[in-house]
Amino acid sequence: MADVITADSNWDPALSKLISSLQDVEKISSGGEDIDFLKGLLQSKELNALVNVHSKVAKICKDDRLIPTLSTATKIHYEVLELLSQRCHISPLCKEAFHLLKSPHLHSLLAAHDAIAQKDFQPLLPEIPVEMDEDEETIKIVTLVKSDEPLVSAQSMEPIVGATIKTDEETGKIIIARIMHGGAADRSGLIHVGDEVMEVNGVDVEGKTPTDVLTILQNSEGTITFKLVPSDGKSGCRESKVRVKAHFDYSPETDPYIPCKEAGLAFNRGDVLHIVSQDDAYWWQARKETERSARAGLIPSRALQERRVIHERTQKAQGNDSKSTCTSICYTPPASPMLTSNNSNNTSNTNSTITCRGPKTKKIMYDLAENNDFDREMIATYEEVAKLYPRQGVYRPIVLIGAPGVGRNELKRRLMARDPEKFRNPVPYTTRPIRQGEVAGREYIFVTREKMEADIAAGKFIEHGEYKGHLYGTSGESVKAIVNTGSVCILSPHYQAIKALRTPQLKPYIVHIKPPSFEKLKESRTSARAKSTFDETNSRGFTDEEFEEMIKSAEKIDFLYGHFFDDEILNDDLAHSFEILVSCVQRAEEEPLWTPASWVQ
Ligand SMILES: Nc1ncnc2c1ncn2[C@@H]1O[C@H](COP(=O)(O)OP(=O)(O)OP(=O)(O)O)[C@@H](O)[C@H]1O
Repeated sequence: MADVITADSNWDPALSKLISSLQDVEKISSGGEDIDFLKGLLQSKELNALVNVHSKVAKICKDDRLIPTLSTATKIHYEVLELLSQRCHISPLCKEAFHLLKSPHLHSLLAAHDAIAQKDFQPLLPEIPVEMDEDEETIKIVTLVKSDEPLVSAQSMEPIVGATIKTDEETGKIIIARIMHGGAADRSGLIHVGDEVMEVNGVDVEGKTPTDVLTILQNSEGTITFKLVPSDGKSGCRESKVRVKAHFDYSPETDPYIPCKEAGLAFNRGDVLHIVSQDDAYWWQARKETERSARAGLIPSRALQERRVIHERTQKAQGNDSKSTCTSICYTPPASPMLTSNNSNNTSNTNSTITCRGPKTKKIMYDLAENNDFDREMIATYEEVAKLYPRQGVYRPIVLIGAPGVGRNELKRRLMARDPEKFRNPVPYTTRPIRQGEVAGREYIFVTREKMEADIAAGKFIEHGEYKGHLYGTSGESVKAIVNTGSVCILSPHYQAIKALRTPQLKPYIVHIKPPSFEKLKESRTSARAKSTFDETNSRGFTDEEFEEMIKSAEKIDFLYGHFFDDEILNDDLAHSFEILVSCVQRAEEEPLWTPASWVQ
């Protein structure tokens, strides 16, 4: 048989050699079951095919030409695009190169290149079926290299091998409780949740506690060998592709509930997290999107975070203001919607009338009902996100949100003045009669009260209000109409309009215009002789109380809606704020950005 094999040029030479040696062994020993088994295995076509594949891969890997020179092609792509965008008007070649490089196909190709270069792939191979004697207990011997990460506390072996252990309540045995994605245990692929630990570095752990095991681990050097009994239903835990945007700050250091602080992942509101495992109902495993090669850490699941916030609010409502553990909420909403949500007659929040003062176009009293859906959103946890790629000629509406008087309309006016063809404001609707000199569809779209009321009831308006007996409002259709003509729709609605605007149809890019400190606010507005929008006649400057009100409003907006903002601009120096706004608009036009997953088809 060996001769037949070696004559076959496809047969791996190393395998042929092994078979020959086996035949030599057979000559001097009496053979037996083991030798027959080995012979069968080494002569199987499947093993030969596998060894061939391995040799080819190993050979290719040695080829220097195939090693990626960089793994950040997408970043460089953006930098080149940015450089080219500033030169498009100078050279037609630059313009052509810019449009070629802007193609989403090229971007996807480079993103795929980077993923491969960063080895961001985990092939999921099906379990190899193993025929096993049911009565026979299989034991795994797994050797891991001990990590050099310093131990922060003596509570867990997680930093040493990337896994946590616990005592099984029923059997009293030490079992693997959790495997951290990207840690040594995970990378080995040989240790699974539920595996029973029999020995660590040759020491029998029966009857020992997790702390005893930890001591053994701490005292060992170099490598650590586990003797394990595999769990029955090995968790073939698949890495999920889910990305979420965190809507709150989290620090495992200050979280008393986390099972292992060292295994936790700290993050800030707005961070995009890759959820790699949701196997545990309370503790998910995640990695920051910006730190793709780091090991995963524990974060509270959505359910756990919601419970925690409800618990904290209940404590507060009962006057037992326990120290906040991990959220950094500084603004206290008037009432907890979660605690009052069963009370459907609770009208205290509804029909709040926001009076807008100032010049003609602003004389609208928005009569927005605080939406129940938003009440649910008040417990801000995670929002599933996906990257939205820019489409040539289809621009996302730019929405400027901010405290009354902060400067949203001023920035909007400047943008429209800079390129009136490109930036357009939707024409509002009204039920008031048309005046002399006005053209229907230019100043306003004039409709009957019945029609407008029906459309408001049907949710067609982003915002609406009543002033001197007439209805005014902006419809979602008008925004879409501008987007469809290839212009950039620019809006500066009341902040409560965010809910109506943030839809998969409109896909707005929301910028929070924030006031600077009181001193800077007063100084900049006074030196520019800014006119107060709190004054009906718009004929005086802002008062100190109005500046204070502006700052308070901004804090409230940030607390309620901060997680929905794509950008924020501190409106101190007007010229500088305008420059930042222009770069925000450019970003929304050109970069793939994280948006709610439902916006990406
Ligand atoms: N950074 C700034 N420095 C100086 N003055 C400013 C600045 N930003 C805005 N202003 C001035 O402040 C006044 C109010 O601005 P604007 O009308 O844009 O406010 P607004 O946010 O639209 O307010 P409202 O929502 O009440 O209509 C205007 O006179 C504007 O020119």
